[in-house]
This record gives sequence, C-alpha cells and structure tokens, in this order.
Amino acid sequence: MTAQILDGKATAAEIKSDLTARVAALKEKGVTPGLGTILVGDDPGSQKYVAGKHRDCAQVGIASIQRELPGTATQEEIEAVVRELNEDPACTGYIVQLPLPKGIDENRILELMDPEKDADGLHPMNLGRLVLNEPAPLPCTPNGIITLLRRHGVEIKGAEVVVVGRGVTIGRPMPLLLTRRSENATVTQCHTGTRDLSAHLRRADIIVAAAGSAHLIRPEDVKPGAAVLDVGVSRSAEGKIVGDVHPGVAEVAGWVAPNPGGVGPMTRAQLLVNVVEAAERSVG
Ligand SMILES: Nc1nc2c(c(=O)[nH]1)N[C@@H](CN(C=O)c1ccc(C(=O)N[C@@H](CCC(=O)O)C(=O)O)cc1)CN2
Repeated sequence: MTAQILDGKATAAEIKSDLTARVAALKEKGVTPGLGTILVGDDPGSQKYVAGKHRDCAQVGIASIQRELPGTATQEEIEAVVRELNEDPACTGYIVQLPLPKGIDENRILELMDPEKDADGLHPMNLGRLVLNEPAPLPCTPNGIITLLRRHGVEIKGAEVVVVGRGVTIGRPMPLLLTRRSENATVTQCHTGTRDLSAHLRRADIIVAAAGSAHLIRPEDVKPGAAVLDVGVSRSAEGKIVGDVHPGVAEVAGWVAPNPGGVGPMTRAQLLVNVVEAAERSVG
C-alpha cells in the first residue's frame, strides 16, 4: 500500500484563489490589507520562509511591509520595530519570524505586539482567547494542518491524535485546536520526556510530527492507514530539508503530508487568512 498525499501545495492554491476575491472586495471598500514581517538575522531557512510569505501576499493582492535587522540587533532595537508596526496604519497585521537570535527575550517581543495586529495568533492574549474558546486569529501551522485534513476528508472527530513536540508555533497550540468541540479529537502530546514514544504512535489515527528530529518516526511506529503529517525540519549537510518522518512510512500510512509540499504551504496560506479576516473585521 502507498499512502495518499495530503497535498498542501494544491490546497494552499485553492485557499489563495478564494482570498484573492476577498482582498479585491476589501479594496473596493477602501481597505488594503498589509502584512508586515520582522526578520532578525540571516538564517537562510527564515529568509526563505519570509520571502515566501511576501510572494504569497503579492499573489493575492495584500501589501507587503518588510523589516529586517541584523543578527546583532539588541532587544531594544527589535522592540522599536515592533512599536513602529503597532502604529503603522498600512500594516494591518504582522509577524515576528521565529526563532529570534539567542539572547533575545522572544516572549517579551510577542507580548509587546498589538494583539489586534497579531497575524500568527501567538500573542499571549490570543493564545488565551483560544483556551477560553473566544474568537482569535489561530496559529498558522496547527490551523493549516486541520484545514488540510478536512479538505482531504480525513476524519478528525473521535480520532486518536499524537502530537510530537511542544514548541510555541505547533506543539503547544495544536492540541488546543484539535480538542475544540468542532474537531473533537483525543490528543496525546509527546516530547523528549516521553518514555515510550513508539507505544503512543502505534495507537494513533493521526500523527503530527513536529520534533525537528530527522526520521524520528519509522514505519514500524505507524498504525496501517493512519494519517501522518511531517512538520519537522532538519537540514542535511547539503542543505536539503529532512523531515521527522522516515520515507518508508508512506508504505504503511493511509495518508501522508510530504515535507516539503505538505504543511509548509498551508502555514503560509493560513497566515494570509488571518490577515484578510482581521481586515474584514475592521470594516464590520
Ligand atoms: N512567526 C513565525 N515563525 C515561525 C513559524 C510561524 O508560523 N510563525 N513557523 C515556522 C516556519 N514557517 C513559518 O514561518 C514556515 C515553514 C515552512 C514553510 C514552507 O513553505 N516550506 C516549504 C519548503 C520551503 C523550503 O524549501 O525550505 C514546504 O514545506 O513546502 C513556510 C513557513 C518557524 N517559524
């Protein structure tokens, strides 16, 4: 058996086509959504992701505001740019590309953002709203994963889901989204302190692998027919992406989200959704 593909590229293209019409409608009402990005340092992966976000903006008609600082930027210098985007009326939503260089207090930066302009859904107030079941912009990768599963008809309701990882962008918020009444999944969160990872994985109907550990998930860990979404990013010596999921898993699983081409494009599409929804709220 070879797994069916959860095609993030194609699904993201559909979402972007819908957003193009919504952005045009906003412009007719005099509102141009503008996405700001703050990129600190010269990590090639982060540069690539940010460039992709602005390419997407151009495709759907969202304006781009790019701020770049060197890796030597101080906490105060980064905070000054955050304050600037908080005040800039052309910037209707923005993100701070993570991770920030060592020594920078990431949480303080996120807290300083205007929660109404938080396009990533990572401001503590918006994460709190998610916990309280209040409307909020949703973290892009977890929301992208749910949209990808839904659009391919993979049953989430009642599913046993194992999330591997506990980072702020995926691992922490993913179970919050999956356990909403609209999804109704049962979630086990695994991490480096988990005693028997394989035992948990083998019971899972859906696996979200966000550990950043190359080929951590092996074919023998996966229940036949399960959906496996690879979100891990490690780089080979040649700079190629190596995911958390061993390629042999495709012979056992029912569905796989490839990496690249699976969850990454969905992360970017959901970011645009957050920007457009915020602009739509602003016109009522
Ligand atoms: N502020 C944020 N920082 C980070 C987030 C986030 O959601 N908000 N997530 C990740 C990186 N990320 C978004 O910024 C991201 C990761 C991957 C992709 C993507 O399109 N990947 C492509 C492959 C690109 C390549 O060849 O390297 C794919 O999977 O097909 C987009 C965005 C950490 N930081």
